[in-house]
Amino acid sequence: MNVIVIGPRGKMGKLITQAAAQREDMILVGGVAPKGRDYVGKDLGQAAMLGENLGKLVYDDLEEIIEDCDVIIDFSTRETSMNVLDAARRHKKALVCGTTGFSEEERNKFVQAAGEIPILYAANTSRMVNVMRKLLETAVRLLPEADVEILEMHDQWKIDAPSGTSRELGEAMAKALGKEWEKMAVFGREGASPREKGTMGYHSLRAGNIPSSHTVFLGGMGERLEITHHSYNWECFARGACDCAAFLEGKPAGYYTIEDVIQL
Ligand SMILES: NC(=O)C1=CN([C@@H]2O[C@H](COP(=O)(O)OP(=O)(O)OC[C@H]3O[C@@H](n4cnc5c(N)ncnc54)[C@H](O)[C@@H]3O)[C@@H](O)[C@H]2O)C=CC1
Ligand SMILES: O=C(O)C1=N[C@H](C(=O)O)C[C@H](O)C1
Repeated sequence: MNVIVIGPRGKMGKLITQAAAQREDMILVGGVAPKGRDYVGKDLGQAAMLGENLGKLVYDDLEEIIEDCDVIIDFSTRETSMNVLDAARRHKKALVCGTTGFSEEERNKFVQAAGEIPILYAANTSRMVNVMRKLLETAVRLLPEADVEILEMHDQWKIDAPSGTSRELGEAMAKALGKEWEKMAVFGREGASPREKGTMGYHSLRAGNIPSSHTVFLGGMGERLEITHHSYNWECFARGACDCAAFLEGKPAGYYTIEDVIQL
């Protein structure tokens, strides 16, 4: 597959470029960076700090290379991702988006565009996190009375909270309980006492360079169950992003998720 990486100097963009360059089923056709970056026009391998040339360039306008690709992999920012989505739709290109922090309206735009192009959206592309989601669905079904609290930790630079993963995990648990996530979710509990039964508390911690940690606490009387995932770096997400892109090869228009890729 011919692949374009958006934001090849980003934490995820660098690792996605590296992972794609190592795969035999992928050919990188270029990267796309914001205007004004000193690595625009330079080799993609140097921009992604791989220490080698890949023989492909970094552009500052997706329009310049979009026709050369089969799939775009985009882990960037809300604003950029909405523009990438528009371009993918206009040029009928497959899109993997892992950006988080979208509004409801923005999320709906992905669903609408999926009527015309193959789109895979995943707030977390790690296989283990997806196993965690399955474990949580089972756990809440077996423990419907447990108090659910979600704690997520990320690096000091993350711009959205709570994490996209914690939202997806919460949505999956609510669905398993036959409830509406919107009616359960409570963001922070400061000043709220006592705890309202049937709610799902969200807590975000930002410190240092923590890549990603999610713990779901299921509180009972005299005991609690904790299910946790820690990533030590962002490589697991980059590998998963490439697997998502490979999954889209030859797929018809539609809205796909990581559950279609990692069938558990
Ligand atoms: N789905 C998943 O498994 C994961 C999702 N993420 C999400 O991916 C997103 C990016 O995360 P990081 O890589 O940590 O952020 P980052 O800040 O390191 O990288 C963002 C990249 O987007 C680029 N960018 C911004 N505007 C652009 C434009 N107009 N054109 C081209 N590129 C542009 C920046 O130059 C930068 O390289 C976040 O929303 C994060 O939550 C992060 C890790 C895993
Ligand atoms: O910004 C990150 O780093 C991550 N973002 C995603 C999220 O918001 O859930 C996935 C992972 O936690 C890393």
